[in-house]
Amino acid sequence: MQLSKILQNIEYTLIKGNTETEISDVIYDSRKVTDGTVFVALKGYNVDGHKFVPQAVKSGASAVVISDNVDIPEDITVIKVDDTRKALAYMSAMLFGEPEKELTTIALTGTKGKTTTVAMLKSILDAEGIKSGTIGTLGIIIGNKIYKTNNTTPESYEIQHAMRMMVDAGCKVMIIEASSLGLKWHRTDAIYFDYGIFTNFSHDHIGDSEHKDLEEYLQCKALLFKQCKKGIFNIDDKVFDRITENATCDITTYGFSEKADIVGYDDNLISKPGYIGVNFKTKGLKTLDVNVAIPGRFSVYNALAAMTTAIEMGISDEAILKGLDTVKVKGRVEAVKVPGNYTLLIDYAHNALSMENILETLREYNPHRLIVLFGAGGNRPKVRRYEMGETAGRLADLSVLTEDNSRDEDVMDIINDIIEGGLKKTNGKYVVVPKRQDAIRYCMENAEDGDIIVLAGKGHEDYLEIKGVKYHLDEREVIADIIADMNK
Ligand SMILES: CC(=O)N[C@H]1[C@@H](OP(=O)(O)OP(=O)(O)OC[C@H]2O[C@@H](n3ccc(=O)[nH]c3=O)[C@H](O)[C@@H]2O)O[C@H](CO)[C@@H](O)[C@@H]1O[C@H](C)C(=O)N[C@@H](C)C(=O)N[C@H](CCC(=O)O)C(=O)O
Ligand SMILES: Nc1ncnc2c1ncn2[C@@H]1O[C@H](COP(=O)(O)OP(=O)(O)OP(=O)(O)O)[C@@H](O)[C@H]1O
Repeated sequence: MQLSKILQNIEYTLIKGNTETEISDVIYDSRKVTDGTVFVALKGYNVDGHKFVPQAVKSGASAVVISDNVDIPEDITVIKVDDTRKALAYMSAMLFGEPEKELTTIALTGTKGKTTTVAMLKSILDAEGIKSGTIGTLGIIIGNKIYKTNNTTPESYEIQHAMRMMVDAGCKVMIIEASSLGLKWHRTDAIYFDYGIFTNFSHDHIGDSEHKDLEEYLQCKALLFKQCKKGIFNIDDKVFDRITENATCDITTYGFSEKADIVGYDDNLISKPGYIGVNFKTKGLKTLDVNVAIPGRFSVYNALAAMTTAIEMGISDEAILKGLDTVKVKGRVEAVKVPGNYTLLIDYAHNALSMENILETLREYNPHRLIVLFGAGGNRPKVRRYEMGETAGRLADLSVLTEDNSRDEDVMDIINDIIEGGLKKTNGKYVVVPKRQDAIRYCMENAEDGDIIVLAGKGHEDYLEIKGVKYHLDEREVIADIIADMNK
């Protein structure tokens, strides 16, 4: 594509060369530059990409985009812009043929619930027969393919590339988790979203490489609502007034407040073998009785966010109900079908805080026994395993101690640390079954009616890392094998 076309939607100064040059790709890492590409110099946390302009030129870049003056003696095209991150977003959009124009685009922001709400929306769209692609903490997901990313909200180039792949795969909708840092660093620029969703706001992401304070964190989240046509907001959140104060989008609200456009009420926990979730009713713009297959009262909020968006999109009630009733997020309180009268869940909780969250959430369901299977990673601070032991001992009826990614450590040493440094501080019962497959079998063979069993730590991962080798281990497959054995 011609450089002039790639630069079409940005303001720039041509320092030298000409923009009628043919460009093969847009690159923002000098190590990936090849002949005929344009290199965009980004200022990072560690280094300033402008430093790598000479290397990019040496590797064959025929043009560079900069925001600071750089001495470039070679005969190449040099473009100057105010902000190279913004420029990268608009250039990538052109390079990939403005895929936004061929998709309905939805972005979610908020401290908690983004990944879950994305899964709910996708499940609703699936039920309506509308193919969608997603971008977020779980990676870029298009059909059955998952492409891993470094960030929840990847760099603009990756986003635009993913959107083109979605269009090529027949997707009609793109849903993205827009982290505050993604918004701040212009990763989602060049997209004017059809829908922007606000879930909630709490203290998080403050630090040297993140936000300087809570106010900046809030203002970055608010950026989304100057960048979308319709905003869907949680009216119950304490920052609702602030997050909407400079919004330029239409506003639709959800929540338990009577003032919401879609009001949730009468919420109840549902627990039956193999299904654990919430039920609630809605009134206002839509009257429905909804079951959601994800536990925790906060699931009502996530479901309200997803369904309000779906309603705005004109999705049928049937698809909304079916999508929420069947939603699963791989590895996050994911219920796996088992023959007995108990509930088996796979969850990614691999530190004390997430273990506490999930065990407290599940305790509200009054299980016969709450059982947690877990281990702890090797070559990691020991305090983590002590804390996990203590949390499980305090909150579960039984801990089944086993291996996790033990890395270079001996599994039994890690388990002993969990017991001596944590579990023994509580009255919690425990058993030790070092091999993870055997531990899962132990849980299933000893399950009693009404138990809730959580396999914690692996979540969506499908391997165990031991002494530098990643061994394949997908807990869903292990469970299927155990069921097959039990049926013999
Ligand atoms: C702190 C931070 O946000 N860093 C992000 C940033 O990397 P960086 O600033 O460290 O980059 P750098 O190493 O200084 O390099 C600057 C530039 O020079 C280039 N370079 C570098 C070396 C070289 O030889 N040649 C070269 O051209 C680099 O490609 C880059 O363009 O730009 C990278 C590419 O976009 C990101 O992957 C990276 O995210 C890191 C992994 C990260 O941890 N980010 C966190 C803070 C983050 O963004 N989190 C949010 C929120 C998550 C949540 O909600 O939970 C997220 O969206 O993920
Ligand atoms: N609406 C909500 N309110 C409060 N807590 C929530 C809500 N939704 C989910 N959670 C809790 O937060 C955890 C993370 O949820 P989820 O992955 O959906 O959030 P996220 O915004 O994508 O966060 P992260 O970027 O940290 O993954 C869940 O396991 C649950 O314990």
